[in-house]
This record gives sequence, structure tokens and C-alpha cells, in this order.
Amino acid sequence: MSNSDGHFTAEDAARVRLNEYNELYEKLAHQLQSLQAGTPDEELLDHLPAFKASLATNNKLKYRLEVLKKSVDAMPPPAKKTKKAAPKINYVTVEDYGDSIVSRLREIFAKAQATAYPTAPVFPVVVTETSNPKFGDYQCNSALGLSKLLKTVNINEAPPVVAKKIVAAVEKGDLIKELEVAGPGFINVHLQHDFIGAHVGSILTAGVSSPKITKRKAVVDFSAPNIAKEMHVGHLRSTIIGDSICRLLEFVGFDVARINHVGDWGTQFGMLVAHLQDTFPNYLVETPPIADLQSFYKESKQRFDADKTFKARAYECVVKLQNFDEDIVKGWKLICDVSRADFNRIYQRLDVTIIERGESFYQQRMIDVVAELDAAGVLKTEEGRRLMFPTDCTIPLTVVKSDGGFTYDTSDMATIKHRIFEEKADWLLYVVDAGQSLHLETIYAAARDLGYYTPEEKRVQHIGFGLVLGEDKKKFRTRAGDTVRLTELLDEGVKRSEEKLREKGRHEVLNEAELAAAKEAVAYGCIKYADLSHNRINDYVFSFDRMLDDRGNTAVYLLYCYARIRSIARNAGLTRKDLNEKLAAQNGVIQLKHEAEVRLGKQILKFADTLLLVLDTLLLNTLCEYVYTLSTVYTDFYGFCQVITKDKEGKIESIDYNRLALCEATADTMAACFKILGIRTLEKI
Ligand SMILES: NC(=[NH2+])NCCC[C@H](N)C(=O)O
Repeated sequence: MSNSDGHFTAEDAARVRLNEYNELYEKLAHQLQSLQAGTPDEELLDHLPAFKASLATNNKLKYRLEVLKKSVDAMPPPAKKTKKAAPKINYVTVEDYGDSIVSRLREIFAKAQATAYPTAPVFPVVVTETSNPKFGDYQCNSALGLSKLLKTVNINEAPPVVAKKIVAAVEKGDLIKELEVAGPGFINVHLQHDFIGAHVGSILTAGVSSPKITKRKAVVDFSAPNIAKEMHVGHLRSTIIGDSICRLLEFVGFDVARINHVGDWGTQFGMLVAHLQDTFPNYLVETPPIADLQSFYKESKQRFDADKTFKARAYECVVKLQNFDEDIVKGWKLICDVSRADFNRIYQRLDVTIIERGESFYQQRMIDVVAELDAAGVLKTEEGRRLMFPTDCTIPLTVVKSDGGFTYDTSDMATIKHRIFEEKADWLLYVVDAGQSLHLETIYAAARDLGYYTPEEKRVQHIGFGLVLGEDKKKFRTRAGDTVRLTELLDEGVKRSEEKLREKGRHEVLNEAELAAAKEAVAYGCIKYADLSHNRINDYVFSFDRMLDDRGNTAVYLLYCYARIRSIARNAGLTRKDLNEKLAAQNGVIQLKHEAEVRLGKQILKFADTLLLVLDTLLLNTLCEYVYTLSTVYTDFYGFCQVITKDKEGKIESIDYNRLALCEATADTMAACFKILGIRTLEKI
């Protein structure tokens, strides 16, 4: 490439470049061909990461499609569907209804029905709250159905007649003041004010109570972030909802295991440990300073994809890890520690306690469960994969991959077995996004096929929830389009909440410690309440502006209301003991006279029924609605009813102790709701 005297000429240079261009042209032509043929070559793929990823997904989907086609072919012709009614089981066994008014009324009316019509078949009692106070407090609507049923025993009586007979047979006890028959046969129930007053009084002396429910063991699987990956808003929802469900079950006396099914096992850990060995060769003696595990993950993934020898080593590491090789386990632990510290900081900020029991915990149990499935003869081998096809499911479970590794399916077969047989749980709850419903339903079906449980004896439940959306109604992301880091999200919440508090001049009223407590309680409380106050099944829009609005249905509104109520007794210089002594003369029964007092008493009384309802549906928005209504009913009451009368100089002239008792019982009930919702209370804000 040089002339005879050894000099490199311009002509030489041009020739070199031409050669280079020719080579490049050929390469591009080849790559284009490979693309057109649908089998792009490796080098090209490395320049097109998104394409490469879609290709991988595409291959997986193709495989899934094959499997589905095969299972469709293998399906027996559709049998005539005989609709089997879902067994109706009462998982929540109420031993003593306590203050559940609906339950008490149901009992009273059942007895009355049996007395009035001893020959009639048993007919379920229907009791509801009335929609309009004109019709009393509660309604019993069974006369209409009962009238029809009576024809079968040759009694022909119109619903109003039936209603009248039931009313005549009711034992009113201390609960019912008055009954009236209305319209086509409704029975309206008016409660005794003294019954309500006694309940309010008992809150002051004995605390907010719950109906007595048979103690059960529940395992709640929630939060479950993945090691070396960012804990995202989906995990935040699971954390908030799961924690609140645990609190609810604990409130009624259940034995609750709070389990964090962390993603800490699988192929990617071989890759991470191999990368750790290269970047921090002396990791066995010195803790490597990995601050940013996300980038560490990305680096190792890049090498895994690009470097064949690295990939092979990564696989070796996985095998060693699964055989608990000491050095490899040490590296794996180091990596887990970094993520764990991050997760724990978030749990601490949110007052969440949880026991880590990640996928790795189940390694031996996965081996065992696969052996069990094998022995039971329920596994089919397809292209090297071992699959199980549970009854009535559209997809199979992959319990062993073609490379011999286990999958998410395998670990969940191990979790369900462990929870049923080792934890001996009666109730298994998986608080996981709704997108995983098919996976979980397939796991549950497999467990039923294997005889692990029947729905009659155990409640195994997916507590699904929708996505978190940004204010643009799209997937929640940062302005730059990245996934939102939870730490930063919480920081922003605290910052915004402090700004709001300062805007309202709270920093002038509160000391530094109080302000610090307030800004955190408000920020975290608002994030939780915004999530919980929406029906979890739906997607929900995350908006700091909305959740921190102190005039809306938000935690901050409720916290202000709560603190204002608490300040009444405090400013009057009255302790709970003083108050109870004042009320002792009337046996602790709060006298309710003004209509607004009665309304507030009734709303307080509804706590027990709300609790029973939420226990059944596990929809916490019902509890949020309850506490919000309680605060608005209270505000009405406070507008109508003077609690403390002061003279012109601001000196207390008189205190209405009955009303003060109502205030305190309201605050106690609100506090119980906050406790279940995981919201810190503030005595001052
Ligand atoms: N037992 C379970 N599958 N629990 C939920 C695990 C959630 C999983 N780690 C994820 O991030 O999606």
C-alpha cells in the first residue's frame, strides 16, 4: 500500500478507503439479506437492542402458541356445562357480632319469622341500611319474598300482612325503638337512642371493639420486589394494599404471616455473580462498594448478551449457586444485601413490617415439588420442557425449563405447598398486580388438582390490583420517561407536604419536631390513602396535587379533622379519665338529643358492620368511605352543636360532656381506621 520509495500516496489512501467501503457494503448487504430472511445475524442484533428483545419475546410467544395449539388439540370435546354453584363458605366465622347492627337485626328478624310462621321453610333475612332517614335507620325486606314462599305451605298472605305479623313477633330488646310497615311490605327499623349512646360510651371506657371472629392463620404475600432491579410503583401498590390487609386481619385477631416473596433466584444471579467476580475479584474478603445495583445489572446483562465465554461462566455460576457453593452464595448474598437495604429503607418510611422469604428459600422445596409432580405422573415433556396442564386452565405451568432450571411457576407451586402444609394457613392471600391473575389461577388449579386444598376448607385468593397511571393517564413515568424510583417519589411527597403545611402557616404553630412528624405523616398517609380509597381492581391516577388537597377526600383532610377533634378536650384541659368520671353518673350512656348527635352516634356505630364487609371483600376503599363519611357527619354535628361555651374573655363557661364524649368517640374510631389503613395519626397539625 505504498509507492516504491515507501511513501503512502493520496491514491493509496483512496484505494484503502474504497476497499473499506466495499467491505462495509458487502457486510451491510449480507445483514440486509439476513434481516429479510427473518434470521438477523448476531452482530446486527447487538446494534438493535429493542429489536433483539422483541425477537426474543416473539420466539417465546411462538412457543406459547405452539403449546396452546397442542393443548387445544388435546382438549376433549366440550362437555355439556352443568353449572356448579360456587360453594358459599363463611371463611370469616363470627362468634360474637359485638356491635354489628346488621347481624343483630338479622338474628332478631329470623327469630320473629320463625315465630310468626313456624311451618314455613327457613327464609333468609334481608337487612340493609336505609337510603333515606325518613324510612328509619335500617330496613328488613324479607316479607316480600317470604309471602311468595308461604304459598308452598298453603298460606296466602300479601307481603304487608306478612310484614305486620313479623313485626308483631319481634322482640325489640334494647336495640329497637320502633318498627313500622311501609310501602309494599318493608319493615322500617328505628334504633333506640340509648343503645347508640351506650355504644358510644363503651368506646370511651373499653376502646373501639371489633366483632369477635374465630382466629385463623393467614399468609399474606405482598410487596415482593426483585433483587437488583428497581422497586417500582406496582410494588408500592402491593406494599400499601398488602400491609393494610394484614393490619385489618390483625385488628380482628388473626394470626398473620407477612411474607415478602422477593425475586432473588434464577439465571440472572449467575450472571450477576460472574460479573461480581470480575469487577471485584476480592469480594470474598472485602465488601464491594456497589452503590448503583441497577447499572451493575445492566453492565452484566450487556456482557451476558455479547460475550459467549461470559455467558457460559454465568451458567456455571447458576448451577453452583443452586448447589449452594459457598463462594458463589457469598457473592449472591452481597448482591441481595444491597437491594435489601434499599427495600428496607422504604418499608421503614412506610411503617411496613414484612418477613423476607424470597424465591431462593424454596430451592429444595422446588426440587421436591417437581419430584412429587413427576411421581404423580402429571408432567408432560415438550421440547425438553416439563409441563403441567391443570384442569380448566388455558395455559400449562412450566415447572422445569429445557436447561433444567426452575421457573416462576415452580417457585409458586412451592409457595402454595409450603403455606398450606408447613405454615398450616387457613387463608392464603397473594397481593399481586391483576396482570398476573392467569399465572396465579393456574397455580391454584394445579394445587387443587394435586389435592393440596379444597375451596371448602381453605380460602386461596389472588388480591389483584390495577396499574398506577400518571396524570396523563399513561403508565406512570418520570418526565424523562424512566421508571420512577420509589425513594425519589417519597422524597417528593415529603417536600410537597412540607410546602403545603408552610403555606397554611403550620410552621408557626408547630415546633420543629412536630413539623417534621407532620410532613411525613401527611406525605405517606396521603400516598397510602389515595391508593386505598380507590377500588383496587381499577387503575388509579397518581397525583400529588390531588392527594395533598386538604379540602378533598384525602388523608390530609382527615388528619386535620382528627387533630381538631382531639384539640377540643385538650384545650378544655380534660383527660379521658376526667371525662369518664363525669359520665359515670349516667352509667357511661351518652345522651343523644339533637338530631346531629344521633346521626353522629349512628355513624360511629356502623364501624363494626363496615369492618365485616371489608373482611369479606378486602376492598379497603369501603373503609376509606366510612371514615370520610364519619368526618363529614362529625363536621355537621360540630356546626350545629356547641361543645364548649366560652365567655367574652375566652374563659370556659360550660362543657357539654355528652357532646365531648361524642367528639372523643369519633376521634377514637377514626384512629382505628387510620391504624388499619396504615396512616400515622397526629395529635397536632
Ligand atoms: N408469590 C408470588 N408470585 N408473589 C408475587 C411476586 C411478584 C414478583 N416478584 C414481581 O415483581 O412481579
